[in-house]
Amino acid sequence: MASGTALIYDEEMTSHKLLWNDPICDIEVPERLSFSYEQLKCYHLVERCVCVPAREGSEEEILLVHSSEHLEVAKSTQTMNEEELKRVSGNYDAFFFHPSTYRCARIAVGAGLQLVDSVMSGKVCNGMALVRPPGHHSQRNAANGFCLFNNVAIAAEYAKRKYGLQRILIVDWDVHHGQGTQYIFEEDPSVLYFSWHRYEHQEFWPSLKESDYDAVGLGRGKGSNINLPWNKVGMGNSDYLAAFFHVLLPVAFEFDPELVLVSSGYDSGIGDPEGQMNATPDVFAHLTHFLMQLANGKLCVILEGGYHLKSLSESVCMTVKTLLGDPVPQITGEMAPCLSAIESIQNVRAAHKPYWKCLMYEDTSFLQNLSTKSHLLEKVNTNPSTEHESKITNKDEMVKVERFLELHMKNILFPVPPIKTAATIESEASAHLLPLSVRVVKEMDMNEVKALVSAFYADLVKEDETLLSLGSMLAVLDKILTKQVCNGIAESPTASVSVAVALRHSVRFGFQRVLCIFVGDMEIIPNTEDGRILMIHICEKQQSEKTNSKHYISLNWKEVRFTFIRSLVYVRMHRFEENFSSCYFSSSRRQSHSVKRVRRR
Ligand SMILES: NCCCNCCCCCC(=O)CS
Ligand SMILES: [Zn+2]
Repeated sequence: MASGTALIYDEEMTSHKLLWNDPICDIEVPERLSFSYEQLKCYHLVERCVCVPAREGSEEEILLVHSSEHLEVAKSTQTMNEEELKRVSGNYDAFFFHPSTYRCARIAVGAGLQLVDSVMSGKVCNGMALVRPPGHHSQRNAANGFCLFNNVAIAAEYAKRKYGLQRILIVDWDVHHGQGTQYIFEEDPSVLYFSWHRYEHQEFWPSLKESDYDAVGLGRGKGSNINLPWNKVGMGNSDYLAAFFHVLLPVAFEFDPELVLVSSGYDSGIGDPEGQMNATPDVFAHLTHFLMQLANGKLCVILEGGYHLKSLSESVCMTVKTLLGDPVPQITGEMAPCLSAIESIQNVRAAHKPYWKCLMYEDTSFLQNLSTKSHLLEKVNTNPSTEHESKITNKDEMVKVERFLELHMKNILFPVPPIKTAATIESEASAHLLPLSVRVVKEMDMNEVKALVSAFYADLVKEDETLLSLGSMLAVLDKILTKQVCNGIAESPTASVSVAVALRHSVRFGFQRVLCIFVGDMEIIPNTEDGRILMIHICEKQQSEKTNSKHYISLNWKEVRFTFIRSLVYVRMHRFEENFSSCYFSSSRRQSHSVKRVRRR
């Protein structure tokens, strides 16, 4: 398994710039690259990467995707004066030429190819290329939306031919639809293209019918083009995570790509004037981390858009930090996706039902009676995340976002409590084996346990033998409930009793929502305490007939895959305002594990 993360950046790409007044294109500035690179240096991330040089993409490589006419027009602009540059630029929708554009665009292409070679040769495991001009809007015969050559499409085509790849996944998390990439691969089943994008029922640029969820690919490529339109602004972390859990990841695991390319635009992040979304930089750590689980970690991230310099650079850093293998930050804030996001997710799942086994049992009956353009939702659904500032319209709004990001990133990078783990151990001797971040706690004193149990848990604890095992669990749980640590692990020979006591103890302590995932057979099914406990029980045989509570879900573990559980957990979870901690119990005897997430008051 290769290791290491490549970083490709060449200052040459900052020479492309707008020479005249154009309010549409003036956000695509050279500082997007230099600011991001500076931030990477500031977080000491550059020095941790394998710095791979960029190179110019050759004409032949550009012709893998573009027509020779397109190449010739681009080449001819190198010697033009401003007036001619302006005239040629006017032939395209939202594009500008500078005398250095052609050269910069060739370097942007070459950077992507260098990244593919570094990953495919095993020199590194993954990497990121900081490039401009971006690429995903450019088409075979046209520049478009700040893009001249389609860097990611050329990288995919190049990888197919040079390495004989049969399955490449392109994930486009830019806030705009990469229609260029869609047109290039929509008939090609070997390239699965996923894009989410601000759409607003075709109101938002590039306002194409074929950007909607029912554009599933053509001919043999049917099922290989996945469009997830966002019909409202203000989409946040929970919407993006739900899109991964319910659309991209199930299909991506089924597709099982040999290489993953990301059209990595950060205009889908908070503060961006184009996207007007609310997702914070840390969400890109999670998105990156999920994609690292595919293709044996072979992941090439290539920059597309992103126009709020602070938001862009923090998101770039979160991406690179995760590529390097750093742990992902705790997810905070709104947990449930908004209604509009759920509708888009359901629509695209229904549209792709015929092509993917993981969607085979999708219930599409809702489509009959729900207009696919649900203006009904416009009235009732005020996306909760649009309540606070998502309308970044002018300068002071931008500064407000800067301020917000300063504080937010500090919490992300230095969380309270620090990610500390509590554990009880059999013998002091093994204490030194534990990593420093693990806090060893003494078992709760037996008299204290007896008093606690006789007062509140007598109905759960039958034999005295169980009392012994409760001591370690209660000691760990106490550290979590009192916010001294973030999570903990305890061993118990009677997992289901320990879990039942732990759940009731947490609720008694004042927690309103506790999630419990119990793997293995459970002697007693704890009651779900009038809805304050959500129990997901993964077991050999269905036990749901024992309790009809909607807060108890039993799954046969033979059919369940992790992504399904994760998505189920997200769907069923209510709003969690603050961080929540997790506590793992494992029974040495039966290896039945139960994971309990405890929400703070
Ligand atoms: N009323 C007309 C508005 C046109 N807006 C064009 C915006 C192009 C954005 C391209 C981009 O960000 C690449 S990632
Ligand atoms: Zn974009």
